Amino acid sequence: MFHCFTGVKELLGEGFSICLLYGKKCQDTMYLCLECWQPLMLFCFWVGGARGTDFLFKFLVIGSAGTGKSCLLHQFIENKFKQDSNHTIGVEFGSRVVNVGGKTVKLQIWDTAGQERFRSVTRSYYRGAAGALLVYDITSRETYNALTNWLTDARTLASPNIVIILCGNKKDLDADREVTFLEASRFAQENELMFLETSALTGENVEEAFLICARTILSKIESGELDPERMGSGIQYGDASLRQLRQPRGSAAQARQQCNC
Ligand SMILES: Nc1nc2c(ncn2[C@@H]2O[C@H](COP(=O)(O)OP(=O)(O)OP(=O)(O)O)[C@@H](O)[C@H]2O)c(=O)[nH]1
Repeated sequence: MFHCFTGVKELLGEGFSICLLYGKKCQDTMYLCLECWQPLMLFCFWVGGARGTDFLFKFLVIGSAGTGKSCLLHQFIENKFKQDSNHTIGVEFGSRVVNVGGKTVKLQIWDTAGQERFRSVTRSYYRGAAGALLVYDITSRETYNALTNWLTDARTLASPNIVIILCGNKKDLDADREVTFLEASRFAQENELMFLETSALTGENVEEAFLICARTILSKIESGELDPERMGSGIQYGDASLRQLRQPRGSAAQARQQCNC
């Protein structure tokens, strides 16, 4: 579902979506098509360009309600704490271009509602995600106990190869801690997850969580473990890397030799 039609992208520029039923531009901040009022991913295609970047990665932020997912995204995008954060209705969206391993990567991040009543809507956004932040609240054992369910959803609905970083959020509330660092790191190890404790309030480890996840995806692309060309990989080549990749190795040099100019 997650496509970017080059022709359309050129026409509309960055950050638009198109309703496949009505062929109209959608209001991307509402994540609903203004014509048919369907969630974006069901009938509309996001046409967020990856112009000037090497890659575009689709990321999810998942976990129980109140763990701080929206605040983590806000801290990462805006570099400040989101005061008076309300429960997310359905999904929210943010993007940021980062530099990892010498590549320019656009992270397209979907912040999903943690409340049970939105599960069926949020699940439709999992498909084709390359990376995810799986968030629990270190002061709430309940949110930690729910991790297995979130993880199963991510691996079955997004991709078994999805790169996940476990984030124990609200690190600043250490006095109220209900989950130790050690037990969470064991859980992470057993489930092949990376792990960090974060604070959306102070900003500690927030940038790191997103960047580590992106860097791991990039390494897997470079090692051949992840194939960006595979349908639903959650990865798109940006125009900067497309130009290099479409030329087989050495062909640029060959072309220069053959050319008399
Ligand atoms: N002390 C502290 N509070 C936080 C932190 N992150 C979020 N909060 C608070 O936790 C509450 C929930 O934060 P949200 O970001 O809305 O939680 P959410 O996971 O997006 O919740 P849903 O949208 O319902 O899934 C808010 O009152 C935030 O102010 C943090 O790192 N430290």
